[in-house]
Amino acid sequence: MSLELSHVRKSFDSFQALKDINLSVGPHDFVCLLGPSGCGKTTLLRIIAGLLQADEGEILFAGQDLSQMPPRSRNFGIVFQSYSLFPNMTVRENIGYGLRIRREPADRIAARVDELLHLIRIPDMAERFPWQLSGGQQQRVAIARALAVNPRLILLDEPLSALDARVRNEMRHEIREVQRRLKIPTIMVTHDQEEALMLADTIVCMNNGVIEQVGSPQALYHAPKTRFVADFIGLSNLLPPDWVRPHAPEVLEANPPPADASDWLLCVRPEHIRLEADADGPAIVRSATFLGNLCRMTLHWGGMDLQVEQHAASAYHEGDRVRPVINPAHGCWVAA
Ligand SMILES: Nc1ncnc2c1ncn2[C@@H]1O[C@H](COP(=O)(O)OP(=O)(O)OP(=O)(O)O)[C@@H](O)[C@H]1O
Repeated sequence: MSLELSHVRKSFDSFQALKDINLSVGPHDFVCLLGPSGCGKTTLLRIIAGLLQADEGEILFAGQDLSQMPPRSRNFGIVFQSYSLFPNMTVRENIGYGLRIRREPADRIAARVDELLHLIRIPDMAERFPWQLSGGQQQRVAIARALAVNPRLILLDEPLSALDARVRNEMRHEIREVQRRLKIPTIMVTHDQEEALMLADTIVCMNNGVIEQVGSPQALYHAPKTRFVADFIGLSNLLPPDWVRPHAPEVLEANPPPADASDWLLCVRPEHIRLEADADGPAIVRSATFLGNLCRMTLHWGGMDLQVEQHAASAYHEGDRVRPVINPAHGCWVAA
């Protein structure tokens, strides 16, 4: 079952939070809505959930128009940033809640809850209350509660942002594994690019109420189409053609800019610049940061500061003169 959004718009008074959103989510897709704070991610998720009404546009799920369908009839599972568990109910009661209000028989509810407790790896905690659980465990319960009713679509609004880095990382793997196993289409809001790169089949990169680019994590990293995407996902060096021409002519030759060069910048990732030791080299290492296996250096070259990453073993030090070589195979042009 797939979700199709066309020409969705939403304003709050005179502020346009979503400008013209077109998006399709395939039947097994894990989609991340990624973008900075205020770009409209949560607004879009709430419209899909039915918690907020779009001003214009069409939303179809499995070919059916959702505009007049109340949230409960949509049968979507929703997990918010704050765990929002019912504090006076045990884990078992929380997970079974949706099934109880649908008047499922008690033995079916018990069996389904047990199954989900195993799926989310907290089989022994059924009789605890939310306050007796860690943040990560509470969020597992919230996910199980959303899954209990066999949702047709899962909507996750920054579900991991309240957790510490270690638990967050562990839960990313688990969410991905559960989604792969259940094959339920999933849309997750995040402002964390690492999370989106790790989890998503498709990243929807948003900025100021518009979708800048939709694509696989690899496509967004290796072939960003706009300056915003190149900047927001990973580190990038954005080089004007007038700078590239004298400093790296071979790159221009291999990869000429599209028609009107003045509107474009060459995006070069830090790992695609190699440094050679050269006392007469045109660049100087301004700073070097040790990152374990990698060393990240800031290079001053031709009046610009560039980010370069190399294996720590072949790194240089602050003050070293070097000759940088941009790999001509890897640059891509982005709209300035
Ligand atoms: N009910 C509302 N009334 C007025 N403005 C709103 C309302 N809800 C959201 N906005 C505005 O719409 C814009 C988009 O908000 P939204 O919550 O969708 O952003 P977001 O991308 O999810 O950001 P964050 O990552 O901070 O949650 C923001 O500028 C916000 O201030």
